[in-house]
Amino acid sequence: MKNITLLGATGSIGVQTLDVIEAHPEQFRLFAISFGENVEKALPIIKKFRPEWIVVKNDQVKQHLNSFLSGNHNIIAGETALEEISTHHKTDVVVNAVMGSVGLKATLSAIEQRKQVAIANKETLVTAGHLVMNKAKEHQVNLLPIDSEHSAIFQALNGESRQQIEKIILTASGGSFRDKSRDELKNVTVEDALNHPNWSMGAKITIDSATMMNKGLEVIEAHWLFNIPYEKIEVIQHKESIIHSMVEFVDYSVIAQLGTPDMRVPIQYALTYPERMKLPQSEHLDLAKISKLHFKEMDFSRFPCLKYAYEAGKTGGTMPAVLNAANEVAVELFLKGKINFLEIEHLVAKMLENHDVITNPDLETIQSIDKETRMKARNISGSL
Ligand SMILES: NC(=O)C1=CN([C@@H]2O[C@H](COP(=O)(O)OP(=O)(O)OC[C@H]3O[C@@H](n4cnc5c(N)ncnc54)[C@H](OP(=O)(O)O)[C@@H]3O)[C@@H](O)[C@H]2O)C=CC1
Ligand SMILES: CC(=O)[C@@H](O)[C@H](O)COP(=O)(O)O
Ligand SMILES: [Mn+2]
Repeated sequence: MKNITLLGATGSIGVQTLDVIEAHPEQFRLFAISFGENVEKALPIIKKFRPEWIVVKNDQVKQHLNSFLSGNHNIIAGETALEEISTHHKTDVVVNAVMGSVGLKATLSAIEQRKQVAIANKETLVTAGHLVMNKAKEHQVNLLPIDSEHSAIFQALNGESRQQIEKIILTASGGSFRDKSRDELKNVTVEDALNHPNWSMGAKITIDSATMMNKGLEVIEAHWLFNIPYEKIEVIQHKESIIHSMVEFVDYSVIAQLGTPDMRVPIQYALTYPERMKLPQSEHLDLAKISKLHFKEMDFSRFPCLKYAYEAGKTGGTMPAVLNAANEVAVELFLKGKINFLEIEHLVAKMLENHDVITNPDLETIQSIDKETRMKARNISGSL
């Protein structure tokens, strides 16, 4: 029986992780959860799974949650509380499914305590991949990927050494606006952008998918997780999201992982690795019914965010942290109707242009650059 600490339990990945836990009561127990503010969504989770610990964003949310709960519940608030449950002696596995770089310190602390870490939260690896991977190496902790593309690569690699890899090929659906020209992007709405063709996900990642920043973040995530140079990471458009990604080996043999677009499959694999288990809710892949799979070369001028991510990744140092923080602010402003869709990429580009990179940054430097970037991005967002 593994005790799971689930960071971001009320989110899209969080809820699907709960499905996996519920499907295997003999294997998994929900030990602790965290969420931001969504008390309404958290209450039925708390009542059903009865986690020992609950972490919320701040004291106000704690008070609000307490007003609905009777009996003894350990409710704590803030970022250090995330670290507390992630390093608790009863925690066996930490699932990091929060949105944004807020999960960074908890991930680092969990690794220090040699917890198994299943990671969906790509912003953590983009912002501080070198710190996370060095810590994982130092404490001999395997980071198990949940992101569908990285789970696919992990499965395709199946222990083969990185010297055998010719390249990694990440697949991209193209997102909500894949059939629109740049001209047609000028007047798109938030509602249109949130309509992903294949996946049902949280708002932020769905917008990232439409700008192609999601794939850019995934390129950086793959670089760190698999220790592969950017020159050996390729992106290809594949509108069906059936092939989740591929690895080409030095003999040009290509191994791909396929499946219906269902995040419960990679979530479960990260929890059961190296074993596999039946997942009652998932469906067979019916290739005869699908009949055709499509592929298209990436157009970097149509999707400049992908170009920015490659450039930021190759530059390294604090540049990926700036990319991520600027993008988090831009997406938040777009979702609130404060900037338009194309201004997301303009804001990111401006922040990257104006940043003097710091090489090999430590945690404090990354956190201060992250904070500064968010502040500057908000300030210039009115004059794009
Ligand atoms: N959804 C998907 O299919 C996939 C997601 N991912 C990655 O997984 C991560 C989660 O994505 P997703 O589940 O879609 O996101 P959601 O927006 O659906 O959920 C985010 C979760 O994080 C919590 N949260 C947000 N802000 C804070 C904060 N400041 N402090 C504490 N908790 C916070 C939310 O709480 P609350 O509800 O209270 O706001 C919620 O539980 C992201 O990094 C994403 O890129 C990767 C691959 C696929
Ligand atoms: C499910 C998942 O892993 C997402 O990151 C998904 O890949 C988004 O799809 P695109 O970014 O390819 O549109
Ligand atoms: Mn993905």
